[in-house]
Amino acid sequence: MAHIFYKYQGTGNDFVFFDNRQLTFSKNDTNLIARLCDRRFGIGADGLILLENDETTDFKMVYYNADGNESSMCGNGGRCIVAFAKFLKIIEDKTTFMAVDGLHEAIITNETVALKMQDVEGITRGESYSFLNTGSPHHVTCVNDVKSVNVKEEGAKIRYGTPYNEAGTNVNFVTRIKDNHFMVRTYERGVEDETLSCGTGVTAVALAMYDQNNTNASTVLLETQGGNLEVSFTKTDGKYTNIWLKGPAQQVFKGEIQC
Ligand SMILES: N[C@H](CCC[C@H](N)C(=O)O)C(=O)O
Repeated sequence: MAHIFYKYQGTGNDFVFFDNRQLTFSKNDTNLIARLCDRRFGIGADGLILLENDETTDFKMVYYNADGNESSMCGNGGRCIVAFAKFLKIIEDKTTFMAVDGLHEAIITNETVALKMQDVEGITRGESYSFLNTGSPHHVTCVNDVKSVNVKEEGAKIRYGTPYNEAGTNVNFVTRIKDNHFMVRTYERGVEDETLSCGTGVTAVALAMYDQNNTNASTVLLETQGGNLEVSFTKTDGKYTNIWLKGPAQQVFKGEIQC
């Protein structure tokens, strides 16, 4: 059976998209999803995202990492699915949709998408790191020069090491440029490599930097290999709310595959 696939990228984090409102995609076929994400034998992407109908919101997002396994929330993928939904004429410029971590609001203006993230409470502070969940788990550690880090090697050591082990975490390396501007590189669980940006990752970095008093700003620029993202938030009684992840999302390809 021929399926039409699309590719979107959000600051270099790239995804295969499929309009699964008719539920024709083999969702349990891990090997198929991994192959579609394979950069030699398939389309190639950091993940695959299904858009499905939802009873109470505009649509539902189902996210799979490049390893073919369904995973936790994808912030850049969440921004891209809003652009996809607008392309499919499901929405105009505002939306509310359901994802694995709950309800998300979003606003799209031209090719810029602002995505509201779930509230965050409870940042774990370690000796040289912070750990928090922004829809996906993130280990955040500051380094002098993020450009000189071997992200794949150093990231894998942390991702598979204690206390994360097989379940793992995403790993973010951060260098402060100025009060409201940080450079971030991320090792992504389930891709098991560096990605050019990570939406839940830069969100975690912005909150962790504020929590560690590395910034006084509540609107922060996160510079990644794939481009710039903006995270804004409100801290009230120890809880981070009104968290918005904002940046570009573009369709790069449409194609047909027999599968
Ligand atoms: N690899 C992540 C999910 C995707 C996160 C990332 N692509 C983003 O933009 O948030 C995990 O398994 O926890």
